[in-house]
Amino acid sequence: MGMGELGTNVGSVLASVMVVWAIFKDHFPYRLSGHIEKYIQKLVRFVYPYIEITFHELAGERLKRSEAFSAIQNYLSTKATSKASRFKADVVKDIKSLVLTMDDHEEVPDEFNGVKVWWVLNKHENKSRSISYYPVSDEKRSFKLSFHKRHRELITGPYIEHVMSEGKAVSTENRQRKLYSNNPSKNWYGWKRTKWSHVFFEHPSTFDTLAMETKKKEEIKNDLKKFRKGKEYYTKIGKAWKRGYLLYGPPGTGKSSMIAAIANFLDYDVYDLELTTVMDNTELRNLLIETSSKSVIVIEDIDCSLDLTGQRLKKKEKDGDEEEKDPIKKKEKEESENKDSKVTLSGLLNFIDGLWSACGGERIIVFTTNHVDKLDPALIRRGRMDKHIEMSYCCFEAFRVLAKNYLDTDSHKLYVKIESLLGETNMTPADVADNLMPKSDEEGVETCLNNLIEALVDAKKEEARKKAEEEARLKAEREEKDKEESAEEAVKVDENSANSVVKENGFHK
Ligand SMILES: Nc1ncnc2c1ncn2[C@@H]1O[C@H](COP(=O)(O)OP(=O)(O)OP(=O)(O)O)[C@@H](O)[C@H]1O
Ligand SMILES: [Mg+2]
Repeated sequence: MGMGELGTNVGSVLASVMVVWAIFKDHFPYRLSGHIEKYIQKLVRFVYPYIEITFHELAGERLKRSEAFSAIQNYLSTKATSKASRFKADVVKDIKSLVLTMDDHEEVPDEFNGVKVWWVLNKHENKSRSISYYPVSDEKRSFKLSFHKRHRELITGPYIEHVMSEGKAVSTENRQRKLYSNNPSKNWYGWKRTKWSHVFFEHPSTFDTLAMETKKKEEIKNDLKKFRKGKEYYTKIGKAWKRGYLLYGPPGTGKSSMIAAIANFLDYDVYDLELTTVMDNTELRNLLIETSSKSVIVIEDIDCSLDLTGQRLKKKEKDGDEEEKDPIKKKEKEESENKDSKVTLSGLLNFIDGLWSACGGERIIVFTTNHVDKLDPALIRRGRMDKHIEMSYCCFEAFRVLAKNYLDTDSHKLYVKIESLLGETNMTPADVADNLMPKSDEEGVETCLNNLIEALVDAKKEEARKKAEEEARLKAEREEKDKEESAEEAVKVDENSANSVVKENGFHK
């Protein structure tokens, strides 16, 4: 007999006893009835010595899915397979693995240090339909855990801890990683509320496919490994468990590829935060609070997405006057201003410093930019962005990685020439990769390498031409300036001599 049946039988007997007692209670003298009540309660505890704990699926003010519920569900999915008889199947990770979860009201027994416990998944209709901004299903689900009261301490302490940690481990194993982005969505009642939407994250970039110096790659990988294992360390030093990376370099040098490689290496989710669509600091905070731990939070092109320089303010001041007079233009202007993001640098800095992100931890924050020199020093000082990584033009070592990926070759007689050309020319890994790619099925390794050499030679010529052009322009500017200066000089000389004539004249008068 399972706990469920036992519970139901004993429960109905006890319910009858209580009903009978309630009817006859008033016929007993007060003191006697007090005694009898005490004995009945003792009897209840004796006949039904079980404790029940309920874990609801939705918890908290916002009725967010409770982490405990998910962990229990995952934990039981491993137990249910062997012990329960009715399952529900969920397919995760491209049908390769099947996760079985217990069916509603199915009872799953479990054992811990020789102590038996019973789990049941209960479902109730949600009768009180409250109005909420958050989607609430009409069903409330909860797990009920029953065990003998003798084992209260063992079960409420070590056993629950065991269930939570096992459950979380299962979920990371089975989890299909996600790429979240904050798309502004207008819902039916016209309120704009950005929230995260996600697709499955399946970017193929890894540290193996990433073209950069091996030494630099290893350094980053070691840094990430240290971070992943750093829970105790971060607790010890009293800092939120997070790490900031600043990736900078020209377009096409692999900043986005590096982010994907980091996420793949750590097996984390990615949150791609588009700051320009975030209305204000409050919304930023809400978005960030909703990110889960074990994630990479990415803000690309930070210099473009945040008004760090005050440029926008100046622009508004400049074209303000004429628009003020025209009511239609004024309204349009107000509307566009409302659309502007009001996220401030200090709002972002607060977040980075962990005021709002202290919940949970284990987050990597990555900023990317093409112009590191344009960033506010407050944003990139050490401690905020722990590691600055420069992604630069393709070096020979990086080329070798690309050649291995694209052409499956480790060496070739043309490598020597390519090495010297790469030393003299700046070409991004994106361009090198593009030139290496066979244009048709007939193109073999040698043709592809020759294509690259041709492109490098062209790039070198182009660079030389631009350099000559720039030099000529500077020379012309210098000459122009010299001319102006000597003209000014001539005017001054004229004026001086004129003055002295006046003085002389005056003196003579
Ligand atoms: N270091 C690299 N290693 C491997 N592939 C690279 C590298 N850099 C660029 N690529 C290739 O070039 C393409 C563009 O690179 P990516 O998007 O990572 O550049 P980015 O630095 O993020 O550029 P942007 O500044 O324009 O966002 C990638 O799809 C990738 O195939
Ligand atoms: Mg990019």
